[in-house]
Amino acid sequence: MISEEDFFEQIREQYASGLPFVAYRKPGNSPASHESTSLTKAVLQQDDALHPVKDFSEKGFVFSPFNQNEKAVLIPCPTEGKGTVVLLSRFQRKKTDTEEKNGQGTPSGRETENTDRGKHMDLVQKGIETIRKGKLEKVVLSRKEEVPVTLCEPVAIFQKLLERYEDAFCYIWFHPKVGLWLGATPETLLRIRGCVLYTMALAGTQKYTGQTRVFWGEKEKQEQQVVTDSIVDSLRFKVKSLKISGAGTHRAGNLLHIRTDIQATLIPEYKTKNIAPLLKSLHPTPAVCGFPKDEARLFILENEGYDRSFYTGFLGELNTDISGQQDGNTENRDSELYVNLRCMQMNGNIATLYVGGGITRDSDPGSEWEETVNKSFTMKKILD
Ligand SMILES: C=C(O[C@@H]1C=C(C(=O)O)C=C[C@H]1O)C(=O)O
Repeated sequence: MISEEDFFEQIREQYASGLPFVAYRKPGNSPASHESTSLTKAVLQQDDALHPVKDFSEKGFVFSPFNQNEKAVLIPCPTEGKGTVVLLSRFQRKKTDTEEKNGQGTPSGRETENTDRGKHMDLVQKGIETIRKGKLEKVVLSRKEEVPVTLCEPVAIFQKLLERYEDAFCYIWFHPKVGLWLGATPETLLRIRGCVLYTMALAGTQKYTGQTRVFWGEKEKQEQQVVTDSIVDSLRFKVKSLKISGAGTHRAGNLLHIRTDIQATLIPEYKTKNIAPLLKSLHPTPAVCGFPKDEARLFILENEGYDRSFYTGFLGELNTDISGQQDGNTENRDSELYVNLRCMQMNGNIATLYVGGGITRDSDPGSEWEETVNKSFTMKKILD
């Protein structure tokens, strides 16, 4: 364990040297995490090699795009013999202002373009019509937005994420051959510890206005139920028992979502086997793609009109608890992966933000646009 100052200094130096790294903190208040809120980790690669993931049997930190035909990238962990350095520290929140912590309020001085609004509403309208024709039940449609930034020091932006979003998985990821990404996601894709698998169905969105005891409409409940049903279905034949919680309200910064927790005991074959078949059946869930999955994915690729890249992909510890690597336990195949939401890619002084939402037959294009605007505040607030 090193001091907070040394931790941030070393990742700043790593970035300045143009070498790949990831730094992250798991969510504080999540059933997916067993760690204390403040443990911050970094994995620093010692050369600039690009390690594409071959079959998900690798150990390290994985960064995977939405489109599974594109390659995921690994920052290998030290046991893979690649000379990676792991740093651990504890992050102390400095601000006491509750609004800072809660992530309420709206960022100042940034107006979204009207042309983006029209384009997104047309896309949503097309989605609704396709659903009404019976071709789909749900499709998640998204857009990207470019924002000029004045604070261009990425590690300082990461520190602001840690400060503001205690209950999110906060990260900064860099590879000179891929780019620089940051995010604070509320969504766990999957966590495996031994034979126990945890995942969540997170969908339905409303603005947080100081209350977590809120009313959810039928549209949101139905849209979230599709996610729960599909996840449960994709785990069939891979697990021997399953516990599904009731649906509850989950707070993510300035937003609220409906969340169901799903815990399962894997059948032995899937405990020791490669995680790939589990990932293939879970990702992308209808929370970020739609239902039926193949039709929704096709609709997205044909109609969204831009490349999602790593947005709505996943990231996290693959086949390893990175902090436990020094114990020499090479058999450890535990994983903890998060869906890459509320994220942005930085290129010089331009941040590209990615936001989307689930569309069903009862969606209203204007409200769906508003939802993406609200979601964009998660990142815009830390750029202010
Ligand atoms: C697609 C996003 O979020 C997902 C879609 C949600 C919705 O449709 O209500 C809610 C949470 C996430 O599962 C995003 O944040 O960009």
